[in-house]
Amino acid sequence: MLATWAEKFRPHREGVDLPPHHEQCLGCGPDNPHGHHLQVRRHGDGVVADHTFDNRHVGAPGIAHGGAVATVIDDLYGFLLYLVGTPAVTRQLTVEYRTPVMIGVPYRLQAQVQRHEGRKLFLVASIAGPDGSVVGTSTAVFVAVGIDHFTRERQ
Ligand SMILES: CCCCCCCCCCCCCC(=O)SCCNC(=O)CCNC(=O)[C@H](O)C(C)(C)COP(=O)(O)OP(=O)(O)OC[C@H]1O[C@@H](n2cnc3c(N)ncnc32)[C@H](O)[C@@H]1OP(=O)(O)O
Repeated sequence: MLATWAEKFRPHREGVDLPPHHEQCLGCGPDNPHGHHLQVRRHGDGVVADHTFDNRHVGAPGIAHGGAVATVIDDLYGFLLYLVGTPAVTRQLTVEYRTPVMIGVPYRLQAQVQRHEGRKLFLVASIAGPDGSVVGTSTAVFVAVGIDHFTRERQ
């Protein structure tokens, strides 16, 4: 798995689907039956995904659960790491829900790196509806880690 993960950091072409973090990833893993199956491509210096929430992710009737929206945005940020070239993990995630994200409506999500500061990556994202109106925005701080972060034993 570690070898596979390292291969994901090769240069990626514009517009081509980026590889999932791993097969069971809640955000993008194709084999996770509860997952969002997010498909993400590079777009310039950032990443973009077209995504439709379904009834597995409902909060209030007809509206996507805010936690589901945050999950997808967090996972989208995880694809920027392929472009940056380092593994990193979420230290802080904020989401501003401007208007409800509806079930069954196709949204476009975009994310990019705002700046680096030592091990810290300051990231921004937005989610827009079919008419282009922004329904949510997000910021995050990811902290670069060694690959041992994922293999170390913890209690
Ligand atoms: C096998 C391989 C598989 C791989 C699969 C990968 C899948 C990935 C998929 C992605 C899926 C989606 C993603 C996910 O789901 S990632 C999963 C969710 N996230 C986590 O589990 C992370 C848990 N946290 C940690 O492990 C540690 O806290 C980390 C490692 C992050 C840092 O602990 P560490 O002890 O190392 O460092 P530090 O505490 O000294 O802090 C470091 C620096 O950061 C600064 N700082 C802290 N907070 C803030 C803040 N709010 N604003 C601004 N700055 C802040 C702090 O001042 C310091 O700065 P400086 O003093 O150095 O200048």
